[in-house]
Amino acid sequence: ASSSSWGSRSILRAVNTDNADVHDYAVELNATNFDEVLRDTPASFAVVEFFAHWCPACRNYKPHYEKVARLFNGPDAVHPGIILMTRVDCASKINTKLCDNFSVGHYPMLFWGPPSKFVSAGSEPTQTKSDVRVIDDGRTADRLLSWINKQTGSSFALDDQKFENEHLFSNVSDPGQIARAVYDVEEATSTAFEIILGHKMIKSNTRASLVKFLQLLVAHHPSRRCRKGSAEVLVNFDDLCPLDMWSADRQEDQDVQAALGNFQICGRDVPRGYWMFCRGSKNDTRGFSCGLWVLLHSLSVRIEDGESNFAFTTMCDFVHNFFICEECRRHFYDMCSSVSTPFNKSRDFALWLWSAHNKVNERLIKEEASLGTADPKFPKMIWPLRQFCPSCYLSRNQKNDGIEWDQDEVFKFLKEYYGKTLVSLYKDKGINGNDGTNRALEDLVPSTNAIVVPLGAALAVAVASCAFGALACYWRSQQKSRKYFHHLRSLKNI
Ligand SMILES: Cc1cc2nc3c(=O)[nH]c(=O)nc-3n(C[C@H](O)[C@H](O)[C@H](O)COP(=O)(O)OP(=O)(O)OC[C@H]3O[C@@H](n4cnc5c(N)ncnc54)[C@H](O)[C@@H]3O)c2cc1C
Repeated sequence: ASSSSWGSRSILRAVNTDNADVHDYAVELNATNFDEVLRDTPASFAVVEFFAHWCPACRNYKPHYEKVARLFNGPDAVHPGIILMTRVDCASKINTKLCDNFSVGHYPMLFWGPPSKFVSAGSEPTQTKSDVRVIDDGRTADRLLSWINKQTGSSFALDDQKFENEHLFSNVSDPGQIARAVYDVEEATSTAFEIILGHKMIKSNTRASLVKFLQLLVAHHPSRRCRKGSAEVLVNFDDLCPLDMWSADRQEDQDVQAALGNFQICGRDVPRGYWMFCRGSKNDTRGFSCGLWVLLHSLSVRIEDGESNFAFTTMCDFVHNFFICEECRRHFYDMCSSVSTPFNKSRDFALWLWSAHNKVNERLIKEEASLGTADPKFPKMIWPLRQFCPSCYLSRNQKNDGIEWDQDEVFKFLKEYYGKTLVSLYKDKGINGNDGTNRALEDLVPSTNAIVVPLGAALAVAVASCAFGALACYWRSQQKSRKYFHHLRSLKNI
């Protein structure tokens, strides 16, 4: 069910259709996508099964392996994002070297380790990779799962159902959990973009607002692949989103949709179809709106002072134009409209957003209690809890009309929480980094050679200017040199 040209997202979502009754939950990897899928997965551990399609024992083992994979893989996984279950067919020629490097001596043979430790195994033998271990007792689904339970200190069971054991993995009082949210920030970015396209929300009066939001993402999104994707969308914006894009001409409409649909703003692997930090304990609680909050907060702590009012108006307009929850966008816009003095400190803007979020929380605490719609595992609260940040609470305790905050401490906490801690899981995966802009630049160099920056988007970038960091300057200089190059070429042609 895989092809080397697919992204790992489509691979991760692939379901075997050979036999309508049997789902293939395990992800089929080959030498071409092996590193990519294992590098990009949010899972903490991976199991790789090396098998041969002609091997009868492997065929008989497959239902066992699938029973375990059902728990961990795919959008309907019972325990998503913890373990990625994969398989590699060693009888396929393309995989010979890969299987050799793992010294696969029998079929099926199972390996276990952190996904990143499998990466590059295609080019270097695994003996050097001490973190990758052979699973020596996984002959049945039960035995494989108890082996996994031993390694992870978990108590997964084959008959676990979705959300059943949620309490084991979500701990609202552990601030370190936010590290898992970096995947949700990607998911939310990608979902927002899909919603905007799906609902044909790019109109002549909303385009500018989207362009501004993309500028914010290019410069400050915590995920490098979203920064890169946003830059690509931005640079191709005028081609992708012509002013008359939702014209009556159906064919044209479909062409534009198709072109935009191919633009995955955070790369081919996102959205994955599930939430990690923002996963509710029931279907349809949390998810996108939680991811969007985290995205907004994570942007607010990354901007410079000079960008604070731009970020404020950009977020207000974005929510107003593109957040499809009517009540939410209206309330948020009211809060935006009540700001009378422009922000000139990023601290003030981050604190405004924090306080706006708390106002929403305060309203929802009452509303959800009266309607019984709260997610029981994730009650709304005035945030951060004292146990997260004792110093955020002034020692003089609470005033009658609410909590008295030490705003400097709150800002310090927000910076740490949505800044460093949020991206801490990414560190060894090379997706983030404080030098993210430069990394994104490196990635963009090849693509800029292939495209012509349309004037409108170039202007948008130029407007963002160097105040928006190296990336904007880079685009601007690219545009200049491209113009210069075209100018030279046209002179030559004359
Ligand atoms: C802009 C916006 C406006 C919304 N307005 C409404 C509305 O009017 N009515 C409505 O029913 N729903 C509204 N929602 C949805 C609602 O706020 C929640 O997102 C949703 O109910 C899911 O809640 P949650 O438990 O996942 O936590 P969320 O409120 O989504 O919070 C996500 C995470 O952010 C952190 N957090 C919580 N409070 C703060 C804070 N003050 N500062 C920083 N971080 C914090 C916590 O870690 C929390 O888990 C809005 C969402 C957005 C993005």
